[in-house]
Amino acid sequence: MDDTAHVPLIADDMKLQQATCCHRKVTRLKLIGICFICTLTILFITKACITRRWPDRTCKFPSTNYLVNDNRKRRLPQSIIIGVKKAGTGALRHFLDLHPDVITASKEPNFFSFRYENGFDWYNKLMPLSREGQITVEKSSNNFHHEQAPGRTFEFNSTIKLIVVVREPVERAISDYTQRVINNRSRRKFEDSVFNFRTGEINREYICIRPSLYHTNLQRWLKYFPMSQIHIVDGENLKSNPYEEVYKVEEFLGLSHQVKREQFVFNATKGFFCFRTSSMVECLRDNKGRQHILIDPELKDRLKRYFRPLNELFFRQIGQRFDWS
Ligand SMILES: Nc1ncnc2c1ncn2[C@@H]1O[C@H](COP(=O)(O)OS(=O)(=O)O)[C@@H](OP(=O)(O)O)[C@H]1O
Repeated sequence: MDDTAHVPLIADDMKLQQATCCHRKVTRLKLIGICFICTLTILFITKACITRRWPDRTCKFPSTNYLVNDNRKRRLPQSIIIGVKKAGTGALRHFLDLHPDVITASKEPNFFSFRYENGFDWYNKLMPLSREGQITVEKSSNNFHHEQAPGRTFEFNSTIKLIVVVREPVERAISDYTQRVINNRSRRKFEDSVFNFRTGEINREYICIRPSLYHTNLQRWLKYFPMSQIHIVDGENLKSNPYEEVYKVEEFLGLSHQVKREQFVFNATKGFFCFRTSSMVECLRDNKGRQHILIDPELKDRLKRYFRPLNELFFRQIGQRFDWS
């Protein structure tokens, strides 16, 4: 037999083997890739479930109702944290969520203030899925100082429970201003906006001042709602003793006391309390508790003097005092 006849055959064989080997390598790489993507997806879903941010906090631990179809539905709120912006409304919302009979909306609708035209269907879609008997709470911190919000809220539900978090009004205003500067929403300096340049008086309509006029703003709500339907939260105490303030809100909402003192964990690095869910300790994002922009101390003093009598009016109005000296 002629040996040379085998040469192309062997060469073909080797090519075939190389191709098969190459094909196997590609298949293996594809498999590794798919496994990698699957693992990442599983990790993402698990983390999202644990942090209860997706989907609609369907995985609320430790209750057994992590299945969507357990007769839960979106319900309009029975209680609203109506403000005050930058006084601790975000912290309170998260803390209330620790209660098994409370579920809070993760997005801030500001429906009765700025989004009323969107209609109730839109509003309802922002509400979380809740079990029967669970109280839906949403926070809309622009409602408090909005002209039409009280009347609209009353029309929606005249027995709704309203929660207002307050804090020393000048610090609140500076916190508001700091946030506006960081979000590029303030072109003018605080010092230039806080006074009416014609009269030299404090500019009560300045967006960073208006929410701090607690007495005037609350007066508008009191035209519709009795004080018994409005609960005032001490924002300073919420920072230093969150358990105490949450306890009072539980009472106001007619809930049993289920949030435990041990669920609040002080984080020395942040300088704030974080909170323990059944699976982990969560803290508020870094946009809370930022360093404030420095304001001229003389101007600050003048503002504090301006607010002193207004604070007194507010204390009389609510029948409660805070140490804002
Ligand atoms: N536990 C905890 N963690 C972080 N931050 C806390 C907490 N408790 C209260 N605060 C105070 O909340 C202030 C922000 O208020 P709001 O959540 O109402 O702000 S916002 O209107 O929703 O933007 C924020 O104000 P600034 O310190 O001025 O940023 C905080 O002081």
